[in-house]
Amino acid sequence: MRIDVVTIFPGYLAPLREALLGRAIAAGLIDVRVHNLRDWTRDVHQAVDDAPYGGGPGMVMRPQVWGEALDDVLGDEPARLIVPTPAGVPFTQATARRWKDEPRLVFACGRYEGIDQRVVDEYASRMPVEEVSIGDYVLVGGEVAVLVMVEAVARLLPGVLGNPQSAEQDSFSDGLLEGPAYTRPVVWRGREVPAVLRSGDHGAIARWRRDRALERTAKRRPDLLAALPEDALDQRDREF
Ligand SMILES: CN1CCC[C@H](Cn2ccc3ccc(-c4n[nH]c(N)c4C#N)cc32)C1
Repeated sequence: MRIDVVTIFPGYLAPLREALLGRAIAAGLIDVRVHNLRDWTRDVHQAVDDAPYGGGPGMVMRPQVWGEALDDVLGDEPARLIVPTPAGVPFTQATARRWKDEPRLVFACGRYEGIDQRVVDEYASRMPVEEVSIGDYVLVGGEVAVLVMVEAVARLLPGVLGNPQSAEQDSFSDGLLEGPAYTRPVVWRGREVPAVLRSGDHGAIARWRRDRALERTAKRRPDLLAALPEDALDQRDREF
């Protein structure tokens, strides 16, 4: 997969080159290119924003510079354009799973009050464009959202995670939150690891883990339980 990110703060994307993702990039599993939007400005001040039509607080990012940048970055290679925005469709694990099969993702990171809407409209007329949000809170720009989304997608790519089973057993992969995890020592500050996890009874362990996931999901995210398909829970599951 090729990933392009257009931003006025390229340094914000430096974490992509660290640790697991950095190793995947170095191994050629992912091709990540970060572009400075200001490289496409033509004025001495490298202006990328202007006052909003209709008034209101803040500034809006100008369409001209975004058009020249995206025309160049996109070239002729098919891609999906992703525009982070608090007004976007929620980004979920299902989104990450859908995007992992894309040959190329191009992320447009807005700042200020966002990007002139005509940029999205222009590119949506010729390619897949998605305006997405990573959560119901307001950030200062799109870069952090891109870090989140790129990590969520990249970890699903073959060879990126050391243990591919980890992605298959993700939180949300069965629609439930993950339950608690434990490791050595068996007792820590007087708190003991649940005996079932040390029993060697894999059936009992699987049941215990599902029960804890159901319990946690019912308590913290009842909306996820309600969204499960009818046949996803058996009678016993419904006791939580
Ligand atoms: C007060 N204004 C309101 C409009 C947005 C302004 C800041 N901003 C500019 C570009 C931009 C891109 C994404 C996000 C963002 N915020 N929260 C999320 N879940 C996001 C996502 N994905 C925020 C952004 C601040």
